[in-house]
Amino acid sequence: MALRGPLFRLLRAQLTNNCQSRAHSVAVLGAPFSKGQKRRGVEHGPKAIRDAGLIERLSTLDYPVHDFGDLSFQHLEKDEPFMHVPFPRTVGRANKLLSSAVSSAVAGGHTCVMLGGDHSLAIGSVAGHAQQRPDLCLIWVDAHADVNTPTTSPSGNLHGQSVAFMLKDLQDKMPQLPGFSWMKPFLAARDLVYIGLRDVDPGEHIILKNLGIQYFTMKDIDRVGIQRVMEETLDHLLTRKQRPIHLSFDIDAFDPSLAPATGTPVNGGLTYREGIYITEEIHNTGMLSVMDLVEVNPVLAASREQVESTAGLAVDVIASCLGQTREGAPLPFQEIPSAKEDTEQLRL
Ligand SMILES: NC(=[NH2+])NCCC[C@H](N)C(=O)O
Ligand SMILES: [Mn+2]
Ligand SMILES: [Mn+2]
Repeated sequence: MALRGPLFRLLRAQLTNNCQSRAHSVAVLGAPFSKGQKRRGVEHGPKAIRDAGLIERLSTLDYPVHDFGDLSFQHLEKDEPFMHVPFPRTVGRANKLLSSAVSSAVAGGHTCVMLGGDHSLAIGSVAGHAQQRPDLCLIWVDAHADVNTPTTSPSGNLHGQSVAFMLKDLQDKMPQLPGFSWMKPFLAARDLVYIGLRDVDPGEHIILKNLGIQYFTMKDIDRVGIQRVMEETLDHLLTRKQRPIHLSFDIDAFDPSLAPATGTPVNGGLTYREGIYITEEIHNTGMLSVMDLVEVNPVLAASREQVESTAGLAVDVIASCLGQTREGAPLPFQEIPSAKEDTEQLRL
Protein backbone atom coordinates (compact mmCIF):
# COMPACT_ATOMS: atom_id res chain seq x y z
CA MET A 1 0.00 0.00 0.00
CA ALA A 2 1.41 3.40 -0.94
CA LEU A 3 1.55 5.88 1.93
CA ARG A 4 -0.32 9.05 1.15
CA GLY A 5 -2.32 11.75 2.92
CA PRO A 6 -2.18 12.84 6.55
CA LEU A 7 -0.54 9.68 7.81
CA PHE A 8 2.31 10.01 5.31
CA ARG A 9 2.79 13.63 6.23
CA LEU A 10 2.87 12.76 9.93
CA LEU A 11 5.51 10.05 9.38
CA ARG A 12 7.55 12.27 7.11
CA ALA A 13 7.49 15.06 9.69
CA GLN A 14 8.59 12.63 12.40
CA LEU A 15 11.40 11.22 10.25
CA THR A 16 12.58 14.70 9.27
CA ASN A 17 12.50 15.80 12.88
CA ASN A 18 14.52 12.80 13.90
CA CYS A 19 17.08 13.33 11.16
CA GLN A 20 17.38 17.02 11.99
CA SER A 21 17.76 16.50 15.70
CA ARG A 22 20.38 13.79 15.23
CA ALA A 23 22.38 15.54 12.53
CA HIS A 24 23.95 18.15 14.81
CA SER A 25 25.32 18.64 18.23
CA VAL A 26 24.92 22.04 19.85
CA ALA A 27 27.84 24.19 20.99
CA VAL A 28 27.05 26.89 23.56
CA LEU A 29 29.54 29.74 23.68
CA GLY A 30 29.34 32.52 26.29
CA ALA A 31 30.54 36.02 25.33
CA PRO A 32 30.52 38.20 28.47
CA PHE A 33 31.22 41.50 26.76
CA SER A 34 29.77 45.00 27.11
CA LYS A 35 32.05 47.53 25.42
CA GLY A 36 29.82 47.91 22.36
CA GLN A 37 27.74 50.28 24.50
CA LYS A 38 28.14 52.34 27.67
CA ARG A 39 25.88 50.72 30.28
CA ARG A 40 27.34 48.16 32.61
CA GLY A 41 25.88 44.72 33.26
CA VAL A 42 25.28 43.12 29.85
CA GLU A 43 28.51 41.14 30.34
CA HIS A 44 26.52 39.10 32.90
CA GLY A 45 24.05 37.97 30.21
CA PRO A 46 25.60 34.52 29.64
CA LYS A 47 25.49 33.71 33.37
CA ALA A 48 21.88 34.88 33.71
CA ILE A 49 20.82 32.73 30.73
CA ARG A 50 22.66 29.66 32.03
CA ASP A 51 21.21 30.25 35.53
CA ALA A 52 17.75 30.27 33.96
CA GLY A 53 18.37 26.62 32.99
CA LEU A 54 19.57 26.78 29.37
CA ILE A 55 21.78 23.70 29.37
CA GLU A 56 19.22 21.53 31.21
CA ARG A 57 16.51 22.61 28.77
CA LEU A 58 18.63 21.89 25.70
CA SER A 59 19.51 18.46 26.99
CA THR A 60 15.81 17.52 26.91
CA LEU A 61 15.86 18.07 23.13
CA ASP A 62 17.80 14.97 22.19
CA TYR A 63 21.03 16.69 21.06
CA PRO A 64 24.50 16.26 22.42
CA VAL A 65 25.06 19.67 24.06
CA HIS A 66 28.59 20.97 24.58
CA ASP A 67 28.91 24.01 26.79
CA PHE A 68 32.25 25.57 25.88
CA GLY A 69 31.99 28.06 28.76
CA ASP A 70 32.77 31.75 28.42
CA LEU A 71 35.40 33.38 26.24
CA SER A 72 37.65 35.74 28.14
CA PHE A 73 37.94 39.21 26.69
CA GLN A 74 40.58 41.80 27.44
CA HIS A 75 39.80 45.41 28.14
CA LEU A 76 42.55 47.47 26.52
CA GLU A 77 43.78 50.34 28.67
CA LYS A 78 44.86 52.55 25.80
CA ASP A 79 41.79 52.69 23.61
CA GLU A 80 41.00 56.26 22.56
CA PRO A 81 37.59 56.86 20.93
CA PHE A 82 37.51 56.97 17.13
CA MET A 83 35.39 60.02 16.20
CA HIS A 84 32.67 59.59 18.88
CA VAL A 85 32.89 55.75 18.84
CA PRO A 86 34.09 54.44 22.24
CA PHE A 87 36.40 51.40 22.75
CA PRO A 88 37.03 50.55 19.07
CA ARG A 89 40.14 48.43 19.70
CA THR A 90 38.55 46.54 22.60
CA VAL A 91 35.44 45.76 20.53
CA GLY A 92 37.52 44.86 17.45
CA ARG A 93 39.76 42.50 19.40
CA ALA A 94 36.85 40.80 21.22
CA ASN A 95 35.11 40.19 17.92
CA LYS A 96 38.24 38.76 16.36
CA LEU A 97 38.46 36.23 19.20
CA LEU A 98 34.76 35.41 18.94
CA SER A 99 34.94 34.96 15.18
CA SER A 100 37.62 32.25 15.51
CA ALA A 101 35.61 30.51 18.23
CA VAL A 102 32.42 30.48 16.13
CA SER A 103 34.34 29.43 13.04
CA SER A 104 35.86 26.46 14.93
CA ALA A 105 32.48 25.43 16.37
CA VAL A 106 30.90 25.42 12.90
CA ALA A 107 33.92 23.60 11.41
CA GLY A 108 33.53 21.03 14.21
CA GLY A 109 30.01 20.24 12.96
CA HIS A 110 28.11 21.98 15.76
CA THR A 111 25.08 24.20 15.58
CA CYS A 112 26.42 27.15 17.54
CA VAL A 113 24.56 29.22 20.16
CA MET A 114 26.36 32.45 21.12
CA LEU A 115 25.22 34.07 24.37
CA GLY A 116 25.95 37.82 24.67
CA GLY A 117 26.90 40.27 25.74
CA ASP A 118 25.96 43.29 23.69
CA HIS A 119 24.99 43.17 20.02
CA SER A 120 28.37 44.38 18.72
CA LEU A 121 29.32 40.70 19.19
CA ALA A 122 27.32 39.81 16.09
CA ILE A 123 30.21 41.25 14.05
CA GLY A 124 32.50 38.43 15.17
CA SER A 125 29.81 35.80 15.35
CA VAL A 126 28.50 36.30 11.81
CA ALA A 127 32.03 36.87 10.43
CA GLY A 128 33.26 33.58 11.99
CA HIS A 129 30.22 31.76 10.62
CA ALA A 130 30.81 33.25 7.16
CA GLN A 131 34.41 32.00 7.18
CA GLN A 132 33.02 28.46 7.12
CA ARG A 133 29.76 29.12 5.26
CA PRO A 134 30.21 32.07 2.88
CA ASP A 135 26.76 31.37 1.44
CA LEU A 136 24.96 32.07 4.76
CA CYS A 137 21.96 34.37 5.10
CA LEU A 138 21.14 36.54 8.11
CA ILE A 139 17.87 37.05 10.01
CA TRP A 140 18.10 39.97 12.44
CA VAL A 141 15.31 40.05 15.04
CA ASP A 142 15.53 43.36 16.89
CA ALA A 143 13.76 46.61 17.77
CA HIS A 144 16.79 48.30 16.13
CA ALA A 145 18.45 47.96 12.74
CA ASP A 146 22.01 48.26 14.15
CA VAL A 147 23.15 49.47 10.74
CA ASN A 148 24.51 52.91 11.68
CA THR A 149 27.95 53.84 10.39
CA PRO A 150 30.27 55.82 12.69
CA THR A 151 29.07 58.91 10.80
CA THR A 152 25.31 58.30 11.09
CA SER A 153 25.37 56.89 14.66
CA PRO A 154 23.71 59.23 17.18
CA SER A 155 25.33 57.46 20.17
CA GLY A 156 28.65 56.30 18.74
CA ASN A 157 27.97 52.86 20.30
CA LEU A 158 29.20 49.93 18.24
CA HIS A 159 26.26 47.69 19.22
CA GLY A 160 24.18 49.99 16.99
CA GLN A 161 26.58 49.54 14.04
CA SER A 162 27.22 45.79 13.78
CA VAL A 163 25.43 45.22 10.46
CA ALA A 164 27.27 48.11 8.79
CA PHE A 165 30.57 46.25 9.34
CA MET A 166 29.22 43.19 7.53
CA LEU A 167 27.61 44.73 4.45
CA LYS A 168 29.69 44.74 1.28
CA ASP A 169 27.34 47.39 -0.11
CA LEU A 170 28.36 49.86 2.64
CA GLN A 171 32.09 49.42 2.22
CA ASP A 172 32.67 52.93 0.82
CA LYS A 173 30.76 54.50 3.77
CA MET A 174 32.80 52.77 6.48
CA PRO A 175 36.01 54.36 7.79
CA GLN A 176 38.80 51.96 8.79
CA LEU A 177 38.35 51.68 12.57
CA PRO A 178 41.32 50.72 14.75
CA GLY A 179 40.82 47.11 15.90
CA PHE A 180 38.97 45.93 12.81
CA SER A 181 41.72 45.39 10.24
CA TRP A 182 41.21 41.60 10.63
CA MET A 183 37.82 41.68 8.92
CA LYS A 184 36.41 42.47 5.50
CA PRO A 185 32.70 42.99 4.78
CA PHE A 186 31.18 39.74 3.50
CA LEU A 187 27.37 40.10 3.34
CA ALA A 188 25.16 41.21 0.42
CA ALA A 189 22.15 43.37 1.28
CA ARG A 190 19.79 40.84 -0.33
CA ASP A 191 20.97 38.12 2.09
CA LEU A 192 19.61 39.95 5.15
CA VAL A 193 16.08 40.30 6.58
CA TYR A 194 15.06 42.30 9.67
CA ILE A 195 12.05 41.47 11.84
CA GLY A 196 10.61 43.56 14.69
CA LEU A 197 11.98 47.04 13.89
CA ARG A 198 10.45 50.03 15.65
CA ASP A 199 13.32 52.39 16.49
CA VAL A 200 15.29 53.18 13.36
CA ASP A 201 17.58 56.23 13.23
CA PRO A 202 17.28 58.62 10.23
CA GLY A 203 20.63 57.55 8.73
CA GLU A 204 19.66 53.90 9.13
CA HIS A 205 16.38 54.47 7.34
CA ILE A 206 18.26 55.88 4.36
CA ILE A 207 20.63 52.89 4.33
CA LEU A 208 17.73 50.39 4.47
CA LYS A 209 15.95 52.15 1.60
CA ASN A 210 19.05 52.79 -0.56
CA LEU A 211 20.26 49.21 -0.31
CA GLY A 212 16.77 47.76 -0.78
CA ILE A 213 17.08 45.66 2.39
CA GLN A 214 14.04 43.53 3.21
CA TYR A 215 12.63 44.46 6.63
CA PHE A 216 9.47 43.94 8.65
CA THR A 217 8.64 46.54 11.28
CA MET A 218 6.23 45.95 14.17
CA LYS A 219 3.69 47.81 12.07
CA ASP A 220 4.13 45.27 9.26
CA ILE A 221 3.57 42.49 11.79
CA ASP A 222 0.41 44.28 12.97
CA ARG A 223 -0.77 44.64 9.41
CA VAL A 224 -0.11 41.20 7.87
CA GLY A 225 0.56 38.96 10.86
CA ILE A 226 3.64 37.03 11.89
CA GLN A 227 2.78 34.00 9.73
CA ARG A 228 2.96 36.00 6.51
CA VAL A 229 6.10 37.81 7.70
CA MET A 230 7.85 34.47 8.21
CA GLU A 231 6.68 33.12 4.85
CA GLU A 232 8.04 36.18 3.09
CA THR A 233 11.28 36.14 5.09
CA LEU A 234 12.02 32.52 4.26
CA ASP A 235 10.92 32.90 0.63
CA HIS A 236 13.22 35.88 0.26
CA LEU A 237 16.23 34.07 1.73
CA LEU A 238 15.78 30.43 0.80
CA THR A 239 13.83 30.22 -2.47
CA ARG A 240 16.83 30.55 -4.74
CA LYS A 241 18.72 27.96 -2.73
CA GLN A 242 18.76 26.23 0.63
CA ARG A 243 21.60 27.66 2.67
CA PRO A 244 22.72 28.10 6.27
CA ILE A 245 20.83 30.60 8.42
CA HIS A 246 22.45 32.87 10.97
CA LEU A 247 19.85 34.17 13.43
CA SER A 248 20.87 37.21 15.44
CA PHE A 249 18.23 37.67 18.13
CA ASP A 250 18.30 40.82 20.28
CA ILE A 251 16.10 40.27 23.34
CA ASP A 252 14.84 43.88 23.00
CA ALA A 253 12.81 42.71 19.97
CA PHE A 254 10.30 41.57 22.61
CA ASP A 255 8.02 44.02 24.32
CA PRO A 256 9.66 45.49 27.46
CA SER A 257 6.83 43.99 29.55
CA LEU A 258 8.33 40.56 28.65
CA ALA A 259 12.01 41.49 28.46
CA PRO A 260 12.59 44.41 30.85
CA ALA A 261 16.23 43.56 31.65
CA THR A 262 17.87 45.11 28.61
CA GLY A 263 19.76 48.33 27.82
CA THR A 264 17.67 49.93 25.05
CA PRO A 265 14.02 48.83 25.55
CA VAL A 266 11.41 50.15 23.12
CA ASN A 267 7.66 49.91 23.68
CA GLY A 268 5.41 48.02 21.29
CA GLY A 269 7.53 44.90 20.77
CA LEU A 270 6.93 41.27 19.88
CA THR A 271 4.50 39.22 21.93
CA TYR A 272 5.71 35.95 23.38
CA ARG A 273 3.77 34.04 20.73
CA GLU A 274 5.12 36.10 17.83
CA GLY A 275 8.69 35.59 19.05
CA ILE A 276 8.25 31.85 19.45
CA TYR A 277 6.51 31.56 16.07
CA ILE A 278 9.57 33.18 14.44
CA THR A 279 11.94 30.70 16.04
CA GLU A 280 9.72 27.66 15.36
CA GLU A 281 9.60 28.55 11.67
CA ILE A 282 13.37 29.00 11.56
CA HIS A 283 13.86 25.62 13.19
CA ASN A 284 11.48 24.01 10.70
CA THR A 285 13.68 25.05 7.77
CA GLY A 286 16.35 22.66 9.10
CA MET A 287 18.92 25.30 8.05
CA LEU A 288 19.73 27.09 11.33
CA SER A 289 23.49 26.99 11.69
CA VAL A 290 24.45 29.71 14.23
CA MET A 291 22.36 31.90 16.52
CA ASP A 292 23.14 34.84 18.80
CA LEU A 293 21.04 35.72 21.83
CA VAL A 294 22.16 39.15 23.00
CA GLU A 295 21.45 42.19 25.19
CA VAL A 296 20.14 40.43 28.32
CA ASN A 297 21.34 42.81 31.06
CA PRO A 298 20.52 41.51 34.56
CA VAL A 299 21.92 44.63 36.25
CA LEU A 300 19.24 46.84 34.68
CA ALA A 301 16.35 44.76 36.03
CA ALA A 302 14.23 46.33 38.77
CA SER A 303 13.87 43.00 40.59
CA ARG A 304 14.96 39.37 40.73
CA GLU A 305 11.71 38.45 38.94
CA GLN A 306 12.59 40.72 36.03
CA VAL A 307 15.99 39.05 35.65
CA GLU A 308 14.36 35.63 35.72
CA SER A 309 11.61 36.49 33.25
CA THR A 310 14.01 38.09 30.74
CA ALA A 311 16.57 35.28 30.98
CA GLY A 312 13.80 32.64 30.98
CA LEU A 313 12.47 34.15 27.77
CA ALA A 314 15.96 33.89 26.26
CA VAL A 315 16.01 30.18 27.16
CA ASP A 316 12.58 29.68 25.53
CA VAL A 317 13.76 31.41 22.34
CA ILE A 318 16.91 29.29 22.10
CA ALA A 319 15.07 26.02 22.87
CA SER A 320 12.45 26.83 20.26
CA CYS A 321 15.15 27.51 17.65
CA LEU A 322 16.53 24.09 18.39
CA GLY A 323 13.28 22.19 18.10
CA GLN A 324 11.23 22.59 21.26
CA THR A 325 7.64 22.64 20.05
CA ARG A 326 4.28 23.68 21.43
CA GLU A 327 2.81 20.37 20.33
CA GLY A 328 5.07 18.14 22.40
CA ALA A 329 8.31 16.42 21.49
CA PRO A 330 8.44 14.19 18.42
CA LEU A 331 8.58 10.49 19.27
CA PRO A 332 12.01 8.90 19.17
CA PHE A 333 12.51 6.98 15.91
CA GLN A 334 11.92 3.48 17.32
CA GLU A 335 8.64 4.49 18.90
CA ILE A 336 6.91 5.71 15.75
CA PRO A 337 3.74 3.61 15.76
CA SER A 338 3.21 1.21 12.89
CA ALA A 339 1.16 2.56 9.99
CA LYS A 340 -1.81 0.36 10.96
CA GLU A 341 -1.93 1.45 14.60
CA ASP A 342 -1.47 5.01 13.51
CA THR A 343 -4.36 4.93 11.05
CA GLU A 344 -6.50 3.64 13.89
CA GLN A 345 -5.36 6.45 16.15
CA LEU A 346 -6.12 9.00 13.46
CA ARG A 347 -9.65 7.63 13.08
CA LEU A 348 -10.36 7.97 16.80
N1 LIG B 1 21.84 46.41 19.87
C1 LIG B 1 21.14 47.43 20.34
N2 LIG B 1 20.42 47.30 21.42
N3 LIG B 1 21.25 48.57 19.66
C2 LIG B 1 20.62 49.79 20.03
C3 LIG B 1 21.01 50.90 19.08
C4 LIG B 1 20.37 52.21 19.43
C5 LIG B 1 20.68 53.32 18.44
N4 LIG B 1 20.10 53.10 17.17
C6 LIG B 1 22.19 53.54 18.32
O1 LIG B 1 22.74 53.31 17.25
O2 LIG B 1 22.83 53.91 19.26
MN1 LIG C 1 17.99 46.25 19.89
MN1 LIG D 1 20.51 44.91 18.46
